[in-house]
Amino acid sequence: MKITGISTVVVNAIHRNWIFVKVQTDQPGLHGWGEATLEWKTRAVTGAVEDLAQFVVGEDPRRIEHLFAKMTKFSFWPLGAIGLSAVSAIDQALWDIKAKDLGVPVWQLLGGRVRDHVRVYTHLRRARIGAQVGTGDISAFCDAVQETVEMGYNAVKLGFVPYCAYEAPLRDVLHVEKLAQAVRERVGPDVAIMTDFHGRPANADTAKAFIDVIAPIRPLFIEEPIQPGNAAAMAALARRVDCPLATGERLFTPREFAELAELGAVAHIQPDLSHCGGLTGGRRIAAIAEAGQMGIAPHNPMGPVAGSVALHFDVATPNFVIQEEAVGLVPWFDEIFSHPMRLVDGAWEVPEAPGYGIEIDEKAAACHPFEPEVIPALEAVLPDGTIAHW
Ligand SMILES: O=C(O)[C@@H](O)[C@H](O)[C@H](O)CO
Ligand SMILES: [Mg+2]
Repeated sequence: MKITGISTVVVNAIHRNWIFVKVQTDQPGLHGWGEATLEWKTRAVTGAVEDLAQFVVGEDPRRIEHLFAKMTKFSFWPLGAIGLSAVSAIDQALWDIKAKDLGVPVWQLLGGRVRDHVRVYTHLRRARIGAQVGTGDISAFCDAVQETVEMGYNAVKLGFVPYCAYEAPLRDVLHVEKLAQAVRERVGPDVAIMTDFHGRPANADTAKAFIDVIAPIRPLFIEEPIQPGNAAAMAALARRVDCPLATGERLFTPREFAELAELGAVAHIQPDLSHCGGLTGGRRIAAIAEAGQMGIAPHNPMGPVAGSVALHFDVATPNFVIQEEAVGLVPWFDEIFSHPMRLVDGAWEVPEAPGYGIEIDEKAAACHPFEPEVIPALEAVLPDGTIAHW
């Protein structure tokens, strides 16, 4: 069996461009899908996929480890977010091909099923985000949370914390405290609440001021309380707060996750299988996490193929905790994407079709071509004009 070509399909999904990667083979009807969605970097990623094609076209797609090594080691330069997203999508497609060829779901190749369903969490709709940054109306915010839960979820991730840097303004801290308490009162104890700081606080002291007022509502985790990449700083913060922390959507290599594990820096890691080397990279990271007593709550770049890949990973990964979900998002979701993802009681069912069991309708996808994305970071400016992390 040989790989005959690699192509990308870019679909503008309103807030982001999905980057799907198709790996074709010389076997009739046998191809694989992966996803490399990396917001605001779309053209760089599709170019990186093109650059990688030379390493894999003509090769046997079933030699996944071998091709992963070619794509990563022949690079010489560290691949970073753009290069590894391209590698990830190709890797994902190789697993799809191999599993389809064998007539089994991908999770069978990963060691088989270790659970009966996959718990997911979702977000509030984009339109509500204004209310999430610490200034909005608390009861409207709680209404939005309740509506989301009533859509069939028992876990939601919310934004509580406004743009900040080296100071947590007391007014904002008190608002966040009220907001968090109101949300918990509204949803009760059975709904898991997570909150994403997006690395807005520039240091542990600023982060701690917000964490301390959220911790009493017992979130499942607080995500990226400070910028990723400084495991020692994260570990120091973890020792000063009474709350599980998480990070990982912007980390890529086993080494970065090993540092978190060695230092006991977070309770859960959140690798994104579309950025951390696909399933081949993700499996290495899962093993490291297990050795460090860390759970895995995979990030999703808000793409449909990425969600399917994550589902298969979650079915077969023992230290999995919860999955970030992205189904729906655009009204024409089901026109371009056929998939086996069924949400029952806030969890995905285990898919049984060969491969990921998904297909992209390329004709329908072509109706939504690339468009430059609106960058929400442009709003991340402190009152005095200082640019902040968003
Ligand atoms: O955890 C999340 O889903 C977020 O951090 C997103 O990755 C970020 O807003 C970019 O869209
Ligand atoms: Mg995040």
